[in-house]
Amino acid sequence: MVGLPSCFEDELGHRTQDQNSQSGGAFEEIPIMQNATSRDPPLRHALAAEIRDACTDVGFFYIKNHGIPEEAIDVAISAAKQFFILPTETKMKLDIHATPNFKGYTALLGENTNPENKGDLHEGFDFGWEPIEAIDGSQVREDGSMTGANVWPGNLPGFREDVLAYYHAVVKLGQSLFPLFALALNLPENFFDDKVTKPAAVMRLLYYPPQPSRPLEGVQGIGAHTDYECFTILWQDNVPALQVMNIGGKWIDAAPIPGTLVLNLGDQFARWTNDVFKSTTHRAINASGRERYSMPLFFGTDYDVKLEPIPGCVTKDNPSKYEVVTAGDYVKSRLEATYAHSEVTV
Ligand SMILES: O=C(O)CCC(=O)C(=O)O
Ligand SMILES: [Fe+2]
Repeated sequence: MVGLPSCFEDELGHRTQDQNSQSGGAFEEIPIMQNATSRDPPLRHALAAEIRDACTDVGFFYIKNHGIPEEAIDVAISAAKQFFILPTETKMKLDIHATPNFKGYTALLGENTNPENKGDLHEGFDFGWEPIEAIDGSQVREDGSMTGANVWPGNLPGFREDVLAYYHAVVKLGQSLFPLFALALNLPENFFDDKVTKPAAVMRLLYYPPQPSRPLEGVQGIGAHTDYECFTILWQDNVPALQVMNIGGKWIDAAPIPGTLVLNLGDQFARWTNDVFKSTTHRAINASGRERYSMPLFFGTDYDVKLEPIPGCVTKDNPSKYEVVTAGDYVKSRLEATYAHSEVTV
């Protein structure tokens, strides 16, 4: 598995130290941008092979040299901090339960990603694709069952532009990865081109307060779950909390590594590939005593695209596992379940 510390790989039990030794250092991370944009076929195939290993092993890896300017990250995260310190009643005017298709603010315990839990100990702010210049909200995109405009706080000048600048930079990075995922699956590079014509990309700002020293039962920063889309690109600050479940059912820390982003696969890719690509269970528990911030961006195919298994991924030994549904219906049903436990409050 590529991009995780070799000790992480050992614990995950998929590859030996020897197999990994060509990386030379304690950490192996995938230098995405320089190779993702390279037209040099050997370089792209080498990168796709690394991605394939990571995706078929644990479905998690770190991205380095990702090309997102540090400044864009700093600006977005300081906007997030300004938002989360607003009074609760101000934030609740943007309650995610009251908007079409899950845009806006999630209060503490307002979502529950693991149905066995009682609620997640984080606050969130969710938004989807929107051009920076469309300031009057007139360009609500037709996304079938997932259509729904973003909502923005009225009293934070620059917030929308600051978080959208980061969003668009990461969307560009995400779009450059689809051809590499196709190559990693031995498909033509353009396989996903007609399936990702309008980015079905939702981003979240997340704030995790320190969990109490005696945590409430069934309450974690974010409960054990898999993501719903093809893949997620996550920025996390330097507060450790994210954990990934290995094949033995053991939780392994995905420690913050400065300058990197974490990429994990989600259920849409598991469905496309009939589980050849792994959508791995993960969670976050902030036991650090400090506040934590993270920013995941979830990339799916266009919402009207059917999640049909790629033919080469269905074999006699690996028969088709999933019912075919559209990406939009799948994501919507998962979001409905996640937010169903809490009441509509406005
Ligand atoms: O904050 C994190 O590290 C993980 C967030 C996450 O898993 C999610 O929002 O799906
Ligand atoms: Fe997640």
